[in-house]
Amino acid sequence: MSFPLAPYYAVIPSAADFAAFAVTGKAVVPLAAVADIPALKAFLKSVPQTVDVKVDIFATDAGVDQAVELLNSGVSQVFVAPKLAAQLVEAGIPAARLAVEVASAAQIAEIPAESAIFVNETVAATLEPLSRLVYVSFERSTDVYAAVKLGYTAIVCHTKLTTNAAEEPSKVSLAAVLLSKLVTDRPDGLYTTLVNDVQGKSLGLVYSSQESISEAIRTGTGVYQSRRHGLWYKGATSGDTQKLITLSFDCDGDCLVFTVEQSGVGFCHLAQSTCFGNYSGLARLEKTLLDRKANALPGSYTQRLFSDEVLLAAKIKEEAEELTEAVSKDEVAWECADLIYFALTKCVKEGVSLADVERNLDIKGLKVTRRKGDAKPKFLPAKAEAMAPAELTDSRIVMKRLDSATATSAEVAAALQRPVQQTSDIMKLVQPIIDLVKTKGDVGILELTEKFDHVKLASPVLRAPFASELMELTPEIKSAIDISIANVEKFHTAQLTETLEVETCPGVVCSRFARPVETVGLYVPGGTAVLPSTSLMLGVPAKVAGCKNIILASPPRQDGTLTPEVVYVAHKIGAKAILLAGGAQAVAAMAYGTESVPKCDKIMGPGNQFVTAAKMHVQNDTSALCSIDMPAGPSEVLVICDGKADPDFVASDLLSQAEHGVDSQVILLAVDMTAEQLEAVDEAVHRQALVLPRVEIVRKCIAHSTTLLVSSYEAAIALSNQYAPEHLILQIEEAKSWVAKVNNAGSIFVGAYSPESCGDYSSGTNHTLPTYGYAKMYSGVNTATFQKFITSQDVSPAGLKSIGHAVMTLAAVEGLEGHRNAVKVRMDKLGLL
Ligand SMILES: NC(=O)c1ccc[n+]([C@@H]2O[C@H](COP(=O)([O-])OP(=O)(O)OC[C@H]3O[C@@H](n4cnc5c(N)ncnc54)[C@H](O)[C@@H]3O)[C@@H](O)[C@H]2O)c1
Ligand SMILES: N[C@H](CO)Cc1c[nH]c[nH+]1
Ligand SMILES: [Zn+2]
Repeated sequence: MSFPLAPYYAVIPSAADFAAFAVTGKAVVPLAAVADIPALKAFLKSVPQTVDVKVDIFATDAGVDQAVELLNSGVSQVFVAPKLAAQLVEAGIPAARLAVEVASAAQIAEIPAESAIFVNETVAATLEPLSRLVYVSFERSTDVYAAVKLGYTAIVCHTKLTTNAAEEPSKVSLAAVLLSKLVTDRPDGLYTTLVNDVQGKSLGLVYSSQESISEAIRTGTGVYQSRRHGLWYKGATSGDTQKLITLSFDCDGDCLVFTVEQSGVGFCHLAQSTCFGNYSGLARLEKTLLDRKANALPGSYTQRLFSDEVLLAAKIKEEAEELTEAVSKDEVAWECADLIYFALTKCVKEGVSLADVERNLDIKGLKVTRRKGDAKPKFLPAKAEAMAPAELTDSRIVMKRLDSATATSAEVAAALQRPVQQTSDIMKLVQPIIDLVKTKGDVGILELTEKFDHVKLASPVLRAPFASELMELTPEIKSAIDISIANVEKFHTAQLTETLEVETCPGVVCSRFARPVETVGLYVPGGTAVLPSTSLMLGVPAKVAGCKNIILASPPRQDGTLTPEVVYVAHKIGAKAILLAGGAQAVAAMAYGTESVPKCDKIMGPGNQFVTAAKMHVQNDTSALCSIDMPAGPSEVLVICDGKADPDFVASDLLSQAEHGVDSQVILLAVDMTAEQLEAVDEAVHRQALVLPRVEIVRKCIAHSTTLLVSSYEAAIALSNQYAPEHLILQIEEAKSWVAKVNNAGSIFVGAYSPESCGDYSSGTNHTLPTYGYAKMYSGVNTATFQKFITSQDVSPAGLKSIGHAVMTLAAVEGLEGHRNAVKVRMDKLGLL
């Protein structure tokens, strides 16, 4: 039960006055005491968060809007007249959030039972015992104690209250008010007292007397009654003092509750946080962080987080993203714990306590929603009705829209800007991972897999032949994979080139022929979704090219196994081994080799930013002697459609890439479309998105994606060439005729019946494609990705006669006599000089 008295602040008090009575945990402030609602909100910010503020708007002209605004600003209750109370209840505001001021006992019958009643002491004297909360304001009398004893909550002007009855005997004593509610059946007359911290965790059990309670209230600290040593000022000898926050008691008044802020080691004399053991969970984390903030060694990780804003911000974003992408119960719990660690580090850094956070949660929990259409019109001003469509739009999954005819070029460029990839920050995170794999090999990989994928493996590698039980599939899935492999194989086999032979001049024959890269490492992503299709998109061309050693890498599942589809594809393409690891550690293992992972000459495959950063790193490290296919990051699509396109088809293509990840981007270029046609696409996007299992990912991706209105097909193609999308979909009339104009794109999907999904799986083209605008200079994965080309020349005496003089002349120009001589000795012997 809370303190049975609330101070009434008819004028805004000094901070000291306010702090003195904050132990009641309550405050009533008349709106008239401040200029207006903004001023009141500013005052609320200055109030300790442990104080429950109620606002009296009875004598003002505030109406429904103002009352709702107050209730949504952290105010727990508003004191109102019966008429406004009825309007508020009609508008859907919970009656329990109202204290209704009545002038006579007769009026009470009309007030909802959940609402509190607010009366003056004269009316209170006429009341029957009531089974509801009654506030009694005492203006004249000081007979507060008797009223409190009857079960009323006293509202007393703060100037009439005291925390020190000995010095101010004419005022109402907080200690006496509290004592009037307490009972004890102990022979020594002491009150059993529970000491809690602000999170409600029990620190210990002690005893109080009238004297110790008065002292605690007077000093604002933890003061108790020791049965052996008399008054006990907690911390007087140990230094572990307590700040008294609030006083309350249990349901029948025989247990007093002190809520305190404990400093130092803790409450217990055994040097632990509480008499029931040390803190755990969030409270323990907060204590550790506070300790680190005060004492951590320079250079320690937590200290770095406190001092490096960029690192802390990056970690919070990273963990938040990982939490959004977590799927299993274990993953969600793990990722949420990570996020809370970094979030609380931020709080501690800024001096925000867990209690502050909890108070804010409570404030949010106090938010009310007023009823919309079904409230009586007289209670619903126009402004409230206007809220409805806005709320609807907020929850709608809709792309931003921009008209290129009216937008500035900067606005168009901003719309086409991909979500920023913070490469330098990521590089900083990836470097230690690479170093660990280089120095600790297999052990390093296992450690990192445990850390990032939360799986403890005995060995990081599966070797061929792979056990059949690891690739058990339904006939339907097997057949789907077989069809896809066959088509991808057909298209990539067709890309094999014959040896090229050209006689450039008489007797000089030049040729060029392909040879496979001997050992290739194929990265198959497995973070937010396992993508077995990527294993075939990489594995089949590697097999077609004739690579001798094919190594696949993919993060293991929670049970330590790999998805059977990936193992099946590995088996079909003749992979030598599968590395059960993901992220930068998998790339490092394949680039440098470990005891069980063969060193690869080239690493292919898409992945998240850690994978991409690691690929960029190893290709620049000459000691790795390892190349990569291309930077392939978050998937993206650009769709060009016109008024004839089917809105459902257009929406489905946008969503199929939006579901890949929150960092994916989808762009729609709408050629000369009407507002109705655009709305049909928006409606289809929203409708289709809502039923997708990955709707939350889609929602975030669509939030940074745009529909751009353009006036012509030429303009659309020009913008697309500038954007250089990974996937370009043409849902326009005569789609085929526009392909010739496309200069930059990873892969093109022509016409209404070529959804991007076909290229992702089964048509035969490769789905590992350049993203982020790299389609301007890179090709997608193809057979040549797994080959290098060797040239040769065969020069006969006749050929030497043809080009010998030219070679000698150019060698002389470069001052390279040795070069000139290699031709001269031969021409001499042939008698050609
Ligand atoms: N461009 C293409 O052709 C193409 C094709 C398929 C997929 N993709 C893209 O590939 C990406 C796949 O990403 P993903 O995350 O799902 O899988 P992923 O396999 O690329 O990454 C998962 C791995 O990242 C590592 N990791 C996770 N958090 C980490 C951290 N905090 N620090 C260090 N390492 C960490 C873990 O080891 C984990 O195994 C998506 O963005 C998708 O759009 C692109
Ligand atoms: N669209 C992705 C690459 O751009 C590939 C993929 C795999 N599975 C589904 N889609
Ligand atoms: Zn896809």
